[in-house]
Amino acid sequence: MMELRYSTHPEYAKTFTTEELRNHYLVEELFVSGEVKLVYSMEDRTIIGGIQPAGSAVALEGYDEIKADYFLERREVGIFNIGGNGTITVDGESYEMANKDCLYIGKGKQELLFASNDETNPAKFYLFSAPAHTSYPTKHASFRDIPGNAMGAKESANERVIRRIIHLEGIQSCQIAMGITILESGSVWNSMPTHTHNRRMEAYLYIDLDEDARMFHLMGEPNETRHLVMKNEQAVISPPWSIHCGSATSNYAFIWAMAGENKTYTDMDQVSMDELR
Ligand SMILES: O=C[C@H](O)[C@@H](O)CC(=O)C(=O)O
Ligand SMILES: [Zn+2]
Repeated sequence: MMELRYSTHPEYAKTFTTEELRNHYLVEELFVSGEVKLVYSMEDRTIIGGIQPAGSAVALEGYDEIKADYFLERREVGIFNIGGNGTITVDGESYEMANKDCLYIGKGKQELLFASNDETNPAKFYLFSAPAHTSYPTKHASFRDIPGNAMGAKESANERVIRRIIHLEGIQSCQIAMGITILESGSVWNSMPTHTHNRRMEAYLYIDLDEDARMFHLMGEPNETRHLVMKNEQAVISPPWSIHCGSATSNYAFIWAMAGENKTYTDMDQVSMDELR
């Protein structure tokens, strides 16, 4: 079973109460022991999901909502493990997934099994899937092998390291661009100055926040901003017309994932500070 989220017009989004805003864009619960949680978004027909295997392996299958015999019949998927060590088996081939490791699986792979290596410290697999037109090879990226790029500065409380993993010059995909950004201790702001990219939707999953820490995620058109108060391991859907940035009560990391018209990371539309309302 998948939860369905429709697209929203920015004029309509202006009228939302806090609760309506949360119902449309916030994904509150993705990681439930032994379960596969999936949210189908009409924004670029992406699927956001969480899999937290318990005692036995959990399968990602074809679902009625996508009228597919198997999940990747017409799709591709990017996966990060945000929990303890785990294993993903793709048509019989196993990939060890340590914390923050990434796996890309292309269109056509049929049997997808997810397991935790230690039930007492379960793996938590975050997945982002988009329609695919051709099949690219399955690729694993170990977090420790991927060099990061420094961004931001201590003075602006946004010192952080970005790792682009599935992208034009990295792991090949049809539509998906995906990576992880980690904020240094004392830095709290992401993606500011902010941007939009009307060619692609984006989803953020915030991680590595303490139980009592909160993320103030900003969204909306640049001149009509709103905020969503988020907790650790929650995701937010950013429609193509929306900014997506924010500040938290401590440092954190987030997994960003995009799909749409193109994969050119740098063609975002920068928003000047004067435009923000
Ligand atoms: O379109 C690109 C995405 O919003 C993110 O990659 C931004 C980000 O990781 C950051 O500013 O730290
Ligand atoms: Zn973006």
